[in-house]
Amino acid sequence: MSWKKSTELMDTIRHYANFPATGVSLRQMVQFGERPSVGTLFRASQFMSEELPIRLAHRVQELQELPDGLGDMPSIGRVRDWYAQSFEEITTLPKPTLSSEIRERLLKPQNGKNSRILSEATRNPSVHQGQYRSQLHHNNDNAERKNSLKRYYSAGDDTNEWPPELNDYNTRFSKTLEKIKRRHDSVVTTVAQGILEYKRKRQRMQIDHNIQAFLDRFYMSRIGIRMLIGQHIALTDQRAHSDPNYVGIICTKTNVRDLAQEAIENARFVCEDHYGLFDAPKVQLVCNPDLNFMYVPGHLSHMLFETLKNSLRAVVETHGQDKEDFPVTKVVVAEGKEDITIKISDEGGGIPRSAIPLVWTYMYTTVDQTPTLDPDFNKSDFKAPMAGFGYGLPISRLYARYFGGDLKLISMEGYGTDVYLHLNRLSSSSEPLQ
Ligand SMILES: Nc1ncnc2c1ncn2[C@@H]1O[C@H](COP(=O)(O)OP(=O)(O)OP(=O)(O)O)[C@@H](O)[C@H]1O
Repeated sequence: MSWKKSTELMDTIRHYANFPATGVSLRQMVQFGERPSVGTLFRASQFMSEELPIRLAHRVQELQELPDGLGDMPSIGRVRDWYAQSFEEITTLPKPTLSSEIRERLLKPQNGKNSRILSEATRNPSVHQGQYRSQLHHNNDNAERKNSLKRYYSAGDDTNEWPPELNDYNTRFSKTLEKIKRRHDSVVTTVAQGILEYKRKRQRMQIDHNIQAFLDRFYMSRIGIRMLIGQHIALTDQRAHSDPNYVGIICTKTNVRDLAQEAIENARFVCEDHYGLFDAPKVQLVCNPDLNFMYVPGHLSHMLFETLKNSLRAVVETHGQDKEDFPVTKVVVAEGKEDITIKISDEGGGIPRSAIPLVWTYMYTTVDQTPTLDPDFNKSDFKAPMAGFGYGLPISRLYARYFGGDLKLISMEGYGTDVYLHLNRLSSSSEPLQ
């Protein structure tokens, strides 16, 4: 365990954990990322090389201070090591030596016609203040941090007359991020494994409120870190710029109907496969074909697929696998000024009212046997074939809230369930880290 050896590293981590994370909005990410120059990417790398260690440091500290011996579980230790190692890799990456002229140019946003003013990030409407913030004490040094965010975005120049050291550094930085992203691929499964170890050791049936709140914060933070990293890698990789509707991994014209249709097909396919059905229960989609908005298609696909899978499973299990004609699940997409709302209504028998709070807890599932968690299985994402880990709903709700949306569930026991997926289309709300 390398991080244990180095008290120096732990001191640096403790120092970084004193600073609060700086939340970024979807719109800010897009404003920044349109046609980035070498200089712009370099500024972004600088922002990231401060911001990511802060976010990683919070996680290391929190993983160290977990209640009730949870932090002693071997899988939790592994995850903590990954976070510490990634922290170290970013903070020790050598920076180029730059002339004072270049340093000044980098600091000063250009005031010419190309300069862009960054829109303000608004408060995330889906969370109350501090809900996902790390519980650690922050010192109050926020002003300088805010400025570094401004520098990140006040990139006005689109000239490419920068010294080659900048480009070299950008490439090295992006490569480091790629490695880190890969290292953290199996964090969700490994933490889940840690929770199982804890439940077994402590003979707990459910996790308590503190651990639930920790997992919410932890996974929310992970979504944010991976969003920033994914966006930065995609922007650095010039080959990724071929589709004009994409800025990094954000699609400015995400077509809701196409994505919903694809999620329906995937969920039905998985359902047929799992239950050995010739034809999965049908899903009817009502959606304006021209409805486009700015979003991360990967996030939306994930949320739709998870909720549809739940509905199809409930329908098959309530009506029996031998049934010829299942009731149709309806997906209705409504277009408001503030939100796009997607309602998924099934006739899968609903959920008893007493179990509703449980569906939002991690590891709650009505699948009898939780599949064994092999950390090497399906590293890139946490997708169980049909169901079984009890992560689908809570993680989907975090994705929705991350960009100012929400996920709600209303059930009529004995009939069916309605899931409302609200997607905020104003795109101005900050990541829920404040
Ligand atoms: N549409 C629905 N109808 C009835 N029950 C549902 C519905 N959606 C969710 N549930 C209940 O909530 C539980 C938790 O759902 P969740 O999606 O979080 O996990 P899961 O589907 O069991 O496992 P996975 O992690 O693979 O998604 C399910 O096991 C099921 O009992």
